[in-house]
Amino acid sequence: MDTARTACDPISGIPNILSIAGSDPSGGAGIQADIKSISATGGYAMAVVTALTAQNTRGVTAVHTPPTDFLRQQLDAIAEDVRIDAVKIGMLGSAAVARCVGAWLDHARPPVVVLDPVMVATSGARLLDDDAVRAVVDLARRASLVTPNIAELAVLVGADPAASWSAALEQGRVLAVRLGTRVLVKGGHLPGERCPDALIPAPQDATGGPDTVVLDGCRVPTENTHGTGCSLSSAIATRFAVTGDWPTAVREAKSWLEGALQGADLLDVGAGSGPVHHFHAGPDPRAHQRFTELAWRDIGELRRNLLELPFLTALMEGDLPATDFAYYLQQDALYLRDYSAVLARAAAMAPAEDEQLFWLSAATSCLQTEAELHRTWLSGKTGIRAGEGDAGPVTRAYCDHLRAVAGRGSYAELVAAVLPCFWLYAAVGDHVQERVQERVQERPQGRPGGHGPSGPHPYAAWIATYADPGFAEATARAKQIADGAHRRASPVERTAMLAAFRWSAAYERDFFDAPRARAAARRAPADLREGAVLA
Ligand SMILES: Nc1ncnc2c1ncn2[C@@H]1O[C@H](COP(=O)(O)OP(=O)(O)O)[C@@H](O)[C@H]1O
Ligand SMILES: Cc1ncc(COP(=O)(O)O)c(N)n1
Repeated sequence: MDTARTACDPISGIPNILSIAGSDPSGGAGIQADIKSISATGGYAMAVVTALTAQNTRGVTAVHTPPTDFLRQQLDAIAEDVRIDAVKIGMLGSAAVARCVGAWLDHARPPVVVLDPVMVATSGARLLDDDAVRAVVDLARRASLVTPNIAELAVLVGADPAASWSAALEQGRVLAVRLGTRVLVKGGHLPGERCPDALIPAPQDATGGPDTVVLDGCRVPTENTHGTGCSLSSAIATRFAVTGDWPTAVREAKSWLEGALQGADLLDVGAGSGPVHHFHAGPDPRAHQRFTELAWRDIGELRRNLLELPFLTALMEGDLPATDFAYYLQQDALYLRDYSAVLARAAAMAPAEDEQLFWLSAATSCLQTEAELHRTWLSGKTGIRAGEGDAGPVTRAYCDHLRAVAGRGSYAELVAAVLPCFWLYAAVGDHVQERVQERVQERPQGRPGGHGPSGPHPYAAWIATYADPGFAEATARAKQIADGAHRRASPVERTAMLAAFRWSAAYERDFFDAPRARAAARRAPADLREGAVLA
């Protein structure tokens, strides 16, 4: 089953996640935990019950397993009607149940399967027959990701439980090879201050593919860890259906679970090992707001500063020094090359084909614009002369920021980071066009020492490039994509989106101010001068 990026419903952006697991009537583990986790991390939860346990926070007193025919009927009822974006499998109980679920997977072929090979409850009760391990291994071969705890990992590789993190990693590698699929090794049951997990790639991915990704975490000091494995695997299935990337999905799910563990002691459920607080983040009011509205409001003052920059005023008046204009264009050409690479990364991370195509086409346009800048404005023919030069401090910082988000951020965060270059540039274009028009009407005779409608505006040709309808269209689409990504994002990711947008917006403003800052630095003592750029 696989890795292929999942196609979430492009309208709602909410993936349909099916949990196939046992019932825990105390609500901390099993399907009850799964439904809460899926809902809290942005999915629509469905559940098919494999077994009913009589259970509370202190232990399991009985298990009732309905006939497998009925299990199959539940599974078929869902598959015949609902698009399933990912499946999470938990308690199976018996070999017959494991085989029934395996046969259904072969028939229904859901795109993603996360298997938590539940064997023993946190309370110590057995939740899988001894003779069922073989059937669970067969099922695990059909999974996209298997998430055993330390004890389950040992059973699956036929060894003693690992006593150290390095021994656990080794067993995880053995299991990944044996099953031919990815394995998440979980450090929850090892002693120590840290609580790391590690995503071990499937053997076929490992050749030239990603290496093991270790996700470190703090151990939350709580006894209330009932259902952590169930909650984590459901959250990973959901976040993968949304993001299409395993390391991102595990990172997001783990960070959400850490919050749920931190909030666990706020609940008062039972006398044993209690549940985690699935809804610790509370309902996120931003889920109902458009990212573009939030973000535009957030940078209100910055936008005003930007439009009042001396660079833009001088550009509109026509008295911008040619050297400043040349520096701006030359930095723009350098920026566009990096920006194009970052847009190509957004294309690679995009969850759906139309978004992939959009970013690819934007990346191509950037390279074409860069080539055009060199062919025209920077060719020397226009009287604007610029040498090859290095990226200045603002260009460098802006590109570093974008590359950092592209390297370690989620798709949503990256979309937010690249948006200001579309949107603020378009806003600057509208502003400049509008003001130049106004000036033409105010001063039909022109003014002494300046340009007028009768005299040529030295930057008229450049200002005309702002009116490109294709760019306005692309800006509208980039905003729409950002709103969609925000709708699907977790609360943590929404905060990261806004931060990434804010940084890019600030760099965008500084970019228009860089020629002035550079000219001022050139007048200052030599050691403050930026490395010589212009010819
Ligand atoms: N006290 C804790 N603090 C932080 N994370 C924890 C804690 N206990 C477990 N986890 C995390 O919870 C997840 C489930 O791990 P684990 O307890 O090992 O599995 P299971 O619940 O299947 O026994 C893992 O991501 C693990 O790192
Ligand atoms: C029905 C059911 N399924 C799974 C578990 C495992 O729970 P844990 O995540 O605490 O190991 C459980 N106790 N009950």
